[in-house]
Amino acid sequence: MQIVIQPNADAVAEYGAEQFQRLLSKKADAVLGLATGSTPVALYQKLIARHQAGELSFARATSFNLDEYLGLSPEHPQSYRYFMQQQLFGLIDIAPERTHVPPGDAADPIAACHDYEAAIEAAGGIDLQLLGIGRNGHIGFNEPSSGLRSRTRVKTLTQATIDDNARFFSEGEYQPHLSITMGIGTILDARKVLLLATGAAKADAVKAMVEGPLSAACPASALQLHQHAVVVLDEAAASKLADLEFYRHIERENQLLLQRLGKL
Ligand SMILES: N[C@@H]1[C@@H](O)[C@H](O)[C@@H](COP(=O)(O)O)O[C@@H]1O
Repeated sequence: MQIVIQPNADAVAEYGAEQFQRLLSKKADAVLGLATGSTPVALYQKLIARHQAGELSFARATSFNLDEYLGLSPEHPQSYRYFMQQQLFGLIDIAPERTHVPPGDAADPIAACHDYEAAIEAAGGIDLQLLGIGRNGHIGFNEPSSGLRSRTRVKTLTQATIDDNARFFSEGEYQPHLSITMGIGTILDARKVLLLATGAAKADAVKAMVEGPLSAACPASALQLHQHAVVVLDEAAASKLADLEFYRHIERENQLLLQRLGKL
């Protein structure tokens, strides 16, 4: 796990945007794994700005989103498909038919999960998977107790996640308790994983992910098994890490090595 600590949330987004730009400049037809929630919004804004400045094109890229609420149609304003449309897809040059979000309105959600896995495989697998983290350590909608090798499936949301996400729904509005989410095994299959966390509310989850045991109690701890997992934190999200200075030291050494090899 590579731990990158940035001074603030804007620098976290900038670091993340740079990872996407580097990938797309090397591989224009890359397969991007995308995420929702409030954390990736700043990164998406930076990608949109780079696209508008003519520096970045998604014309040949394909995308797969992590998850979707079960029971919401793609047009529903609280659906993750709608969110992606508003926050990114509608503002860049990605081909709509190559953007994938699990279908929240599938007549047969179980079959839809199998189809989603098959579509990822048919696209050649995910090159770079973006992740946020829930306060209870969830990634996608893989709540605590999720199987560490799980695949895309229907998951029941915990009350904590429902409460955390209630801010996006208006009072009295139907809020789904079920989701379709890529599994932890699906996420671990991505060639590179980029998890962003900002703010003090994420500090406990970040500590459990980085320094806690590998455990289904903290689904994000599964990233300890990944060969190319990069965790980008602002100071607040990193504040409870015991070995903070060691992670900073490693990152400085990494930068020096890359500089020496001319790879920066
Ligand atoms: N399914 C999403 C996750 O993918 C996201 O990481 C999490 C944290 O969201 P936020 O970035 O808003 O804190 O919320 C939701 O539950």
